[in-house]
Amino acid sequence: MLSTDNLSIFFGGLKALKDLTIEVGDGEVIGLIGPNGAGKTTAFNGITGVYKPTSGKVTFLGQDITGLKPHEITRKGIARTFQNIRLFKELSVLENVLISQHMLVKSSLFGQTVGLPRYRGEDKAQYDNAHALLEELGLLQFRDDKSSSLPYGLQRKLEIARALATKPRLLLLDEPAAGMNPAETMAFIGLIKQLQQAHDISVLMIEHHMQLVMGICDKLWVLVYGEEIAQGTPKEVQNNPAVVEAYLGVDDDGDIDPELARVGADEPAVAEAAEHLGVLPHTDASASEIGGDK
Ligand SMILES: Nc1ncnc2c1ncn2[C@@H]1O[C@H](COP(=O)(O)OP(=O)(O)OP(=O)(O)O)[C@@H](O)[C@H]1O
Repeated sequence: MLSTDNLSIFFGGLKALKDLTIEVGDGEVIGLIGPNGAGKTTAFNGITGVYKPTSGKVTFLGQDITGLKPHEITRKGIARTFQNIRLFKELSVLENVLISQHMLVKSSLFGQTVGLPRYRGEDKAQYDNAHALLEELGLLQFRDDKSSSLPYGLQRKLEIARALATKPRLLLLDEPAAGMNPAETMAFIGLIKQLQQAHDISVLMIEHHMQLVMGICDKLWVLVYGEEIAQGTPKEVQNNPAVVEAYLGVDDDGDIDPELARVGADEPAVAEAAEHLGVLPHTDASASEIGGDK
């Protein structure tokens, strides 16, 4: 469905993303992981047209979409959420979803202005669809509330509802579970799986919650300093020494703690990195015990 071919994005001398080659298949949930500053959001920005790639190619449903503008890419069927929630804060929950859908309306401006039957029909369909999405995400009871009044976790769900409102084939989620506790994270895994099946979409997600990516992703790509260091199933990645090494000194939010990073590959640090990945290093039994199985 989506592939990037040696996608690179440089900011002056900073090589934020180097030769990223990934693939997202039909119906797959793929994770992009790595410490902060690894280039994950830059990859999303390259795929969705926010940044023009320095080199490389992005192909979606067989079409070269490299360098297209963000709204053109949305129309092709790629929707995304942002790390820093971007809702219309002053508008209601329902209005936020309606605005996203609006770009799909095919009526002319003239038709909308004078209320021709075709537009009125689309209007009703949009309203019904927005309702259905809010219901699916457990937000219907908040439909008339100002979006900024929702708790953080619900604002994240509203962002997903907005993305789904554009009827995507591929959904890009940038740290969707940020700030969630383990119980919320588990519930969120169920929600993503449900949405993936109900909407027949593929998902590419950036996430620091290892419990989440290990529990839901078919495949992971691991980036460090803009470069891929590993790829494979969650189990393969968990047991990859280069990945465990890369996670030395990385805390639960993906930040590098210089104190931890400084100690290098001694035993406590390896254990800590392994715990972060949800696995005890180099013991085959541990991966499945601690959530390595999907
Ligand atoms: N617009 C920009 N201009 C200059 N440098 C940038 C820009 N956007 C990102 N960078 C730099 O590119 C590198 C990769 O950043 P990016 O945000 O993609 O990392 P990330 O893996 O998404 O990290 P995080 O988990 O913190 O979001 C960082 O060094 C960042 O400072």
